[in-house]
Amino acid sequence: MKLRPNEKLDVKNILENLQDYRPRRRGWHWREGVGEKRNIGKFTYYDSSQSLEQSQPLPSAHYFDNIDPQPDSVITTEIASGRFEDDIRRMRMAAWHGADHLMVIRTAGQSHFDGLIEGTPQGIGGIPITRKQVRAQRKALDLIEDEVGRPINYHSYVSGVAGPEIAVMFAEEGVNGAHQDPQYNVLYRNINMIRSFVDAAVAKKVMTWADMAQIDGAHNANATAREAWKVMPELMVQHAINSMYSVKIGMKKENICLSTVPPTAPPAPCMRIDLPYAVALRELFKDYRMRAQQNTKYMGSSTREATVTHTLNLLISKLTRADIQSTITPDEGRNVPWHIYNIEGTNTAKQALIGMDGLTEMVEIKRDKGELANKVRELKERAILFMEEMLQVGGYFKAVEEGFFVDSGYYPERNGDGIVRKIDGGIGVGTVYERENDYMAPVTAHFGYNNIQQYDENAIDNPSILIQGCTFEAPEKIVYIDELDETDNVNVRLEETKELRETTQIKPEMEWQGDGIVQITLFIPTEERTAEFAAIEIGKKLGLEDVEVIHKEIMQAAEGTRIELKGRVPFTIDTSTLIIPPKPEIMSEDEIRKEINNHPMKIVAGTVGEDEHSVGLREIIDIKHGGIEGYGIECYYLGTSVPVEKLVDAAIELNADAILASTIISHDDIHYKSMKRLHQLCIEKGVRDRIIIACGGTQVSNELAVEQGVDAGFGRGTKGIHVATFLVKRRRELLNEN
Ligand SMILES: Cc1ncc(COP(=O)(O)O)c(/C=N\CC[C@H](N)C(=O)O)c1O
Repeated sequence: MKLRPNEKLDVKNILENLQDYRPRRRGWHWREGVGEKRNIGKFTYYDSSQSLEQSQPLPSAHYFDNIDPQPDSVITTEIASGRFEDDIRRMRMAAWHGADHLMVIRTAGQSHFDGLIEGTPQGIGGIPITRKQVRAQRKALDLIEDEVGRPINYHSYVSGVAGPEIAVMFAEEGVNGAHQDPQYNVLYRNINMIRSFVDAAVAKKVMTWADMAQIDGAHNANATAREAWKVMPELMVQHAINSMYSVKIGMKKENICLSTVPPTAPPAPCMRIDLPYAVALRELFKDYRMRAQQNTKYMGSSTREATVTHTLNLLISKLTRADIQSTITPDEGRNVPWHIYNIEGTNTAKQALIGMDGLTEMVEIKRDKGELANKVRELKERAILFMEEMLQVGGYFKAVEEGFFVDSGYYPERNGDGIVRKIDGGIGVGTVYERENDYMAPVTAHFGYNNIQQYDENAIDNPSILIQGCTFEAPEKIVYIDELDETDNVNVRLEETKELRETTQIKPEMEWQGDGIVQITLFIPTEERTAEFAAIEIGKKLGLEDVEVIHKEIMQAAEGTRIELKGRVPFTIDTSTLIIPPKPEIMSEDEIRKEINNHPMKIVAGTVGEDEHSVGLREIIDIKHGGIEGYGIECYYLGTSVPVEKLVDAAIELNADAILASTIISHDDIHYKSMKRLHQLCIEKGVRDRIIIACGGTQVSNELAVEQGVDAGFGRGTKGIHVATFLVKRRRELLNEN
């Protein structure tokens, strides 16, 4: 099965024969071609990776021959709406925009499950990670990676009470990366520390066999600490503990990714605080990978603010190092992330990193002197002191019992409010047993004591030969369970929304097929509280259901408030009843040149009214932008702020075939008023039937322009060839009419 760019991905198809699906590979994929300079379009890139075969370039790429250069870092987006079947479509969108690491948050509480979930129940705040769901998404990603032309890493979480079981299932199913950090369990999920570390050893051994990339959980302290910049010293200690524990278990350093978040955000002077930490961390852990995680701690409901902070985070990555650039949707501060915002987060990373390509060829950080040097040294010292004190009190478990971690003090300062966990407490306490002398498990990549020799001396390094291969070598031994709940599963959900896949009915959606959610932005000219309730009233009058304000921003306490609303539309649209004007076809350049050569054409052009914008119209005219001069059309450009009367008089005087009017300014619909005036003036002067009027501007729509009486309107993205084609065709029509 192959995806076609103009055809939707068929989720039902993905769900067929899942019991027979096998992963095409195991292990993590780093981007290809990193470190090679490459020419893309008119530019040379220093820090890019191999381009995609098919992709969705940035909106402004059309100014640059539609190139879509890819940064050297892997780019992550987290997708977990609760319905994995809808997330598959979002994964395809994200891959086209440049994400090659798709991370799936687990449903609430899954890390406390002491076993695997099966089937495809709907999740809350994440996806129930089950074998069937993992298979479906990995199978879909096989198709999507073939379509964009780059391997895609699929990722979720192993930490939790069932860590080893999840790790085994991930290894069997070809999952490429996972979070695994026993400290996460202890500090944030209150899972017993002995259980956590023993499980982590087993899970890490399996992940190592599967060549999975591991992300640690240090970043969580950022999110949990009251003042994130205060935990920097202990974060380095947490990274050290998980990294060294992983190395001891056999994980290779290039698969150990430190999950690091720039701890602050504006209005704090964040770059001056975050950069030393990023430098210190990368120096201490130079042999390991850096997974730069966007800072979500201070993310509110302003997607703009989140995006600017994200961009500052990306500058930190650029000035130091990020093997994985992990993005979060900028709306995480207000919604369970939506399709459009996963794509925004992905594009912010791609756009900023590519825009900063080669920056370090010209900009260096002052590493060896001044404030940066002092701060880097200080942070390293504080981290080492933390580690030393930890050893003094008796090691990690003792330090946790004494509340060393996530204390709001800036170590060695202590406020005594750290997270305290007891070695004889927490979930799973007392569930770790010493293995008996004759303990034997005939399985691959099993950590710890395993008395295989009691059965076969030759099987010690390969225990599973005792049973002709375990599920790692003999996947047919996997017990595949399709569904356990006859109502809470993907088939029931797909049945409910099939009208939107099998008919021409369509609904807007933000996270799930058919959710009908739309978002509108309003400015209400009054104070915040009144504005909020007025906006809700407006939403209701517009016929929206479940109207909710998702963002408020004071423009000025009395003058007004920006409101962003979400609501549900209760109807569908039948696309078969839509009247969609055909896209204007364009003639070939030779065809146009030949026509103008045989029938010369003259036009007058100008930016009308009080409008000084000239770039757009010049691009349409000038030969160097592919303008209409290039086809032999004789152009008389009258400049900017040209009175409509002057334009018409010039057209008459020069016996022009056409008037091209640029109408960029759209305040009070002045652009359409100018068009109407042009049309009427030509009628008054008795020349309307022989002069073509074409108007253009970034806010112009052809339909509305024609309503004013002119012959055509050209909006954003118009090129000379579009206008030349129109002029030639319209003149032919006029000649036939007269
Ligand atoms: C080491 C570790 N294990 C498991 C989990 C998640 O485990 P639950 O299923 O208990 O939520 C996390 C969570 N944080 C990562 C989310 C963040 N959005 C990220 O991108 O890193 C974790 O750090």
